[in-house]
Formats: sequence, C-alpha cells, structure tokens
Amino acid sequence: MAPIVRIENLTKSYATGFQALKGVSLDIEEGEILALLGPNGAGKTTMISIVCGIVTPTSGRVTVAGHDVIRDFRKTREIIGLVPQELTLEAFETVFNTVSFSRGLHGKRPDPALIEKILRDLSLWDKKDTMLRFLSGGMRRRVLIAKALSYEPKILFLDEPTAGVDVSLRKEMWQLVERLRATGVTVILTTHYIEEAEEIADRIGVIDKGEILLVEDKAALMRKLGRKRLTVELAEPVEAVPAALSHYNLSLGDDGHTLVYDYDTAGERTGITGLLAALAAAGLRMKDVATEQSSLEDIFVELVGGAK
Ligand SMILES: Nc1ncnc2c1ncn2[C@@H]1O[C@H](COP(=O)(O)OP(=O)(O)OP(=O)(O)O)[C@@H](O)[C@H]1O
Repeated sequence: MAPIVRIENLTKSYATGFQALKGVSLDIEEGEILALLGPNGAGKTTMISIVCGIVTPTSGRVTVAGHDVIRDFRKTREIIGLVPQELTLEAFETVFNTVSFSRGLHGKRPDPALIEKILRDLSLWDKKDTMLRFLSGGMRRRVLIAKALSYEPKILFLDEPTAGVDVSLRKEMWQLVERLRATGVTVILTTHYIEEAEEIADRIGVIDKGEILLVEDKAALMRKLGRKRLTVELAEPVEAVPAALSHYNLSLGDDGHTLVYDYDTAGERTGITGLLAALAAAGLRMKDVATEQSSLEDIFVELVGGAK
C-alpha cells in the first residue's frame, strides 16, 4: 500500500539562514502511530508544519494521500488534523462553539452529536458552556485536540500532546490515541516523553539537528539496540572475577557481592546457560539472579548522544 504521507528530501532554511531540516525523507503508513523523538530544536515542529502546509519548504516534496501539500493545499488540509503546541484560542468563546466552529471552517456540515461524543471522550462535556479563558492549561490542550477531531481528519498530528499534562490525563490521552487508531486514523506525535513513545507508538523516528537518525518498528528497535543485564548475587563475596570466567567479561559489583553480565538481546545465543554452569563449576554459590532490559530511554540517549 502506498504510504499516506511521503516526505522526500525535505530541507528548510529559515530567513535567519538557520537550516532546520537537512534532507529528511520519511514514509508514514496509513493507520499507524508514529512517534517522533528528538531534543529541543531538532526540527520536529518544522517538519510537521511543512506537512500541514503552514511552513514552506526550501526544497523537497511532501505528498499526503497522493496530493502535493503545496499544489493541492486544500485537499491535504481537509485530510489532516493538527494539534499545535501553542495554546491560541478565542478567550471569550465557549468550548462547544469553538469546536463546532472548527468543523464548519473545514467545510463540514454541523454535527452536534459528533461534537458531543468528542467532548465526552476528552472529558470536556461538563465544560461545554464554559468560556475558554476560564479553562486550565490541560483543558485548553484538550480543546485543541477536540478542534482537530471535529472535522474527522484521516491523519492527526499531535505536537507534544501531553506536555504539562498530569499523569492521569496523559494516560487518558494515550487511550484516546488508541481509540482513534482503532477507527483507522493515522497518528503522528512528537514527544519529549520517551515513556509515551514506548507506550503507544508502532514506529519510532528519532530526529536530531534536522536529520532523521532512524525510523524503526518499536519492537524491532528494542530487539536490535536493546541490551540486557544479568546480575548474579553471590552467597559469599569474591575479591576478583575467577580466572575460569574471564571470557565472559563480567564485572564485579557491590564489594564483590555481585557479578554483572551485559549481553546483547539481538544475539542468537546469550551465553547465560553457559555462564550459570561455569559459575557453579567455579564453586560460586548464587543467592539470587536478576535481569534488567535497557529501556527506550537508554537507546535514545545513546543515539542522540552519539550523534553529537
Ligand atoms: N521562524 C523561524 N525562524 C528562524 N529559526 C527558526 C524558526 N522556527 C524554528 N527555528 C529554528 O529551527 C530549529 C528547529 O525548530 P523546531 O521548532 O522545528 O524544533 P523542535 O524539534 O520542534 O523543537 P522542540 O522540541 O523544542 O519543540 C530551532 O533551532 C529553531 O530555533
């Protein structure tokens, strides 16, 4: 199937001469949840803004459902919902009217039942008659999402949807994204919360200094770059790693009470069985064994740190 969004060799130099994007190419598949991770200033908002037709690229091309985002601007804007970072809302308008108005702006017939459903899904229904200026920051952010959903986009861009949102609301938003995906909507979100990407994304893109460092299926990424650590707690401490175990590259921890073994999860053989047998053969008694898996955060820090 052709990708729903195709980004080809996109560059962007701002009037200041700053090059925010340096040749980005990316295909986004219909129905997926793609999380874009990257440090501040990486170029995430610039890229999203170009896809949404708000910023013009310096060179390169973007198509949405086969339509060029510059030439067929109207068509592509109909398909895309954008939830921006900034909270720009009409202070004196009510929640319900703002969201309904947004639907009308996109040329859709009024649909109060749909607006009600969206507001209920976002826990905003009890605020429907409240003026926007009386809402909290988290509620305003949800109004921005409701506005974008009001015209039933096929693709939804969320620029840091949960920044400054409390934990329970963040979880609610994740559930909402899941429900949207279940209805076939493609979701692209930028985030600083790696936990968020780990929780909800199908694929993860890492962007830094205007370049895509990688785009990969989340599970494959964890398998490929993930490392595991086995920590063996010894019944009696040792002063050094026994010579018979030297080829395992173990390190001694906790004043000789633990032996630590790092291994690659991508390898066919981890060597754990052999290691445990060798420990027993060397006369070391084990009190406990624990493993931990590197998180997406470790992987991200390694990638972006390594690119500096
Ligand atoms: N209108 C502009 N004029 C000049 N430079 C800009 C403009 N907009 C963005 N930039 C610069 O381009 C770079 C990329 O910005 P962008 O907002 O795309 O990053 P981001 O990855 O979204 O960052 P954040 O996570 O902080 O939102 C930054 O260095 C920013 O200062």
